[in-house]
Amino acid sequence: MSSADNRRIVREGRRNGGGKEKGFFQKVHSPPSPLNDSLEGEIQAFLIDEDQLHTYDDLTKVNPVTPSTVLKCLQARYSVKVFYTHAGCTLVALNPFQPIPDLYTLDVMKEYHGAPQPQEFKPHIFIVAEEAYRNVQGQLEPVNQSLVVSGESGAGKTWTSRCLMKYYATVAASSSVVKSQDTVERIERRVLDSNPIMEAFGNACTLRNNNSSRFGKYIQLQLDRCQLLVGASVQTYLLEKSRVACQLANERNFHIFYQMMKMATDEQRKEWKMPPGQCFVWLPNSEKTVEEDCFHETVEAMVHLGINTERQRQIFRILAGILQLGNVNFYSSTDESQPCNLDEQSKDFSQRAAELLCVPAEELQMCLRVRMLKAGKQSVLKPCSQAECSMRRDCLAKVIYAQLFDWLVTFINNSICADKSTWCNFIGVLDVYGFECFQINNLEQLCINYANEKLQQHFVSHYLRAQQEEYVSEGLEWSFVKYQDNQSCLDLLEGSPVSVFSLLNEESRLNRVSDAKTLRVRLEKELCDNANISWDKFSKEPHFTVAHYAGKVHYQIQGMVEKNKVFISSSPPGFFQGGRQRKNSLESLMKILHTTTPHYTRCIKPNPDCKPLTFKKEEVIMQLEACGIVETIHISAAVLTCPAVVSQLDLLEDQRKKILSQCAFTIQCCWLKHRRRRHHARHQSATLIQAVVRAWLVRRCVQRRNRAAAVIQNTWRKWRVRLLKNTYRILCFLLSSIQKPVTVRGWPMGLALASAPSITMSLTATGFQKMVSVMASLHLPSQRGAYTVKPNQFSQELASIRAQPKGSVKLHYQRSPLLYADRQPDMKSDVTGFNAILLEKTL
Ligand SMILES: Nc1ncnc2c1ncn2[C@@H]1O[C@H](COP(=O)(O)OP(=O)(O)OP(=O)(O)O)[C@@H](O)[C@H]1O
Repeated sequence: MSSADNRRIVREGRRNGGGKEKGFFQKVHSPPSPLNDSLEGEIQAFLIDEDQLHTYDDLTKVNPVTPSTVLKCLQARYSVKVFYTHAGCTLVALNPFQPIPDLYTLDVMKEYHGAPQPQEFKPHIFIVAEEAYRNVQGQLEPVNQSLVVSGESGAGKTWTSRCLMKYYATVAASSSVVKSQDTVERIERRVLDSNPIMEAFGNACTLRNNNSSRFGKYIQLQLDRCQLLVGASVQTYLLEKSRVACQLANERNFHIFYQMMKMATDEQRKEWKMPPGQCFVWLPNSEKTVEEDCFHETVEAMVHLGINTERQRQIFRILAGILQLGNVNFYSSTDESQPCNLDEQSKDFSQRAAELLCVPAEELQMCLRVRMLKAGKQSVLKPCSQAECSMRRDCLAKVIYAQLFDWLVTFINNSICADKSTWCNFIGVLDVYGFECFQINNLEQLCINYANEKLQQHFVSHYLRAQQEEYVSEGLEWSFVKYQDNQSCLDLLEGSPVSVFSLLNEESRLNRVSDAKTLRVRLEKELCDNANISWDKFSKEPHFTVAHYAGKVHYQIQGMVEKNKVFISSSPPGFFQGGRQRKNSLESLMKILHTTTPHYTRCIKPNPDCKPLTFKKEEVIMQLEACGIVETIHISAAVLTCPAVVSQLDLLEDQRKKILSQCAFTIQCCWLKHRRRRHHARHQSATLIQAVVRAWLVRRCVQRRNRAAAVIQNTWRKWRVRLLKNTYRILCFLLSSIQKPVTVRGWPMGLALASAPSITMSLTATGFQKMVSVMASLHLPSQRGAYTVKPNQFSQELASIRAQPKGSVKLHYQRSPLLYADRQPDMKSDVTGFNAILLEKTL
């Protein structure tokens, strides 16, 4: 593809809604964009080969890159039960909605973990896991890793996070090493045991997912010096506590309540003050049974984590107290100056609630029905209206539940967190719930979408922007791909001096019953300059509309201030809550993300009904557009195919010395850190490694650099010093091959290597084997139109040589017809001639 082609894609993007107002990421709920005329032919040509579409395991190989071609490939893969696909720096995970045998077994884990080049294997979540793990092993900055798993509800984030945790609990299991096996084994078990507890208390059955996480989490897996798992910690965000007191039709409360009800013994019911047959307003749809209603599993996990029987009793009593509270009703008093009344039943429920929550019954009733107004130093008691009483009851329940959840998280952390002195690096798994847009949206959606805006900003700045800037700094001719910067939307939500959240917080602090219309007027008055907010003049309900990166969302203002008050009042320090804390908590998450190497996995929900193996194109395209996957692919792909990059290899060569000296320092520091001897040899070799990697980087995407360096460095570290010389020679050879740019599509390095008639060098048998693996590791996974040499080809070709006596080994590369299949005729003499000189020089 030419640079004109690149630009064409940019233009297509713009025409389809690029630019600030209609960005790539903008449309979520609109059908796929109409195709550009000039590209339609190419698209058709690409799609005509239907049988081949499923073979695109990296979407950067798709040409042209458009929503429709990408979609078709994913669909084709899904139909042949292939669920993972690379998309440049992102892994796309399609939810199969059915268990896939043998996809996540221990053997598969071992296979990916043990492979010299896991990325050569079929795309899999284990590749992401392994890549992050090897980055830690390689100690390349930033050493700590973040695995960002995103997607809409039901897309498979929790599943993916669990897979990742299991992977690390297996491959980084500290129990595999000596020491007191019992203790260490417990760590992995405990880390995994945190899942059922968090899910019981934080997940619920929703219309979109029977086991929907109603909170976000960042799990930090702590690794020691030997990259073994020694502990973990969990940070949670945005628990949807409103669910405790209010569930949408056909949805349920948090699983734990149903688990309790279904499995309770008579004795427990007695303890929870629940006479047989008592129903609870806050437990709708309890006849619906889901897989997750597994009380024993939750209790078992609690035991493993050290929550003793007495603590468990206290927890369940609190939960029972919340349920009793939900049955309390209020009736307006005939005398307005008097608090609302409670009928006999409600009195009874509130009595039970008070006992279970260990508070005086009178006080509980008072605080629900009367509020205290402060006027200067004086305080006045004012009876609440019926609606206010109900609101206060709901708020109290939410606050209690949030505190309980928070307590559990702290307990879990105390149980699984390793002492700071025992771990030095971490791999974080971030599972946050995706962008939400319902018919009625309120504060919960605003917070979730705000968090998603922040994550999108991180993705944009970290990948889309950073990668392009790096291309430019490499001296590559690069026309910027337009992407939508969501800063103005973030300014609207959190900016200073005024923003949606600042106004909301101000309203919440006023000591009066909030009025939706007043807030609506203030928002309009103060924020009218920001193009991301708008109002439907004809709407009767007070609302505002925010143009998020993923689409427009209408937010209902009614009830928003009251909810925000709960956010504020239930904010223990450090928890993601109202006002400033909400911002700070997200900021701290962003800070972690910025200081780690990120890996992105985008989970896609192929149909809204969670049906196995059903692929609805409209659903998928909306999700692809919402996360800007096409732009990601485009940026990653363009650098592989843009001839401008290849032609600039000369330029790179001019810069080589400068690059070498820069790299030399870095890598030398790295070697010193590992307390190796023979700095000089290492320095030279390392310099060359860096140069090779650097050249590789230019042709491939920047993201591969870390992997390349890690692979080489690891291999290097394991080698005997004696082999350094040979490595050095090989790398000289590789480097030299890069020096001569070959201006055909594809890989000069691979080309030169493959076309070298023979090389003679001294190697031991093991040295030789290792050299093969390094050579193989320097190769790229095969790509469309590129010239690749697969590792197995190497080993096949070299198999005969292995038998030769130690000492002098002659490598003979056979010229497989396959390797020369797409070479231009005039290349042959060039390459051969070139290699002849090269060999002379090298050997
Ligand atoms: N790789 C997979 N293989 C088999 N089933 C899967 C896979 N990924 C997801 N599922 C199925 O899809 C369901 C929904 O997945 P999951 O709960 O992980 O979604 P989610 O994105 O975390 O949703 P939410 O945001 O609502 O928590 C799971 O319960 C599981 O049945």
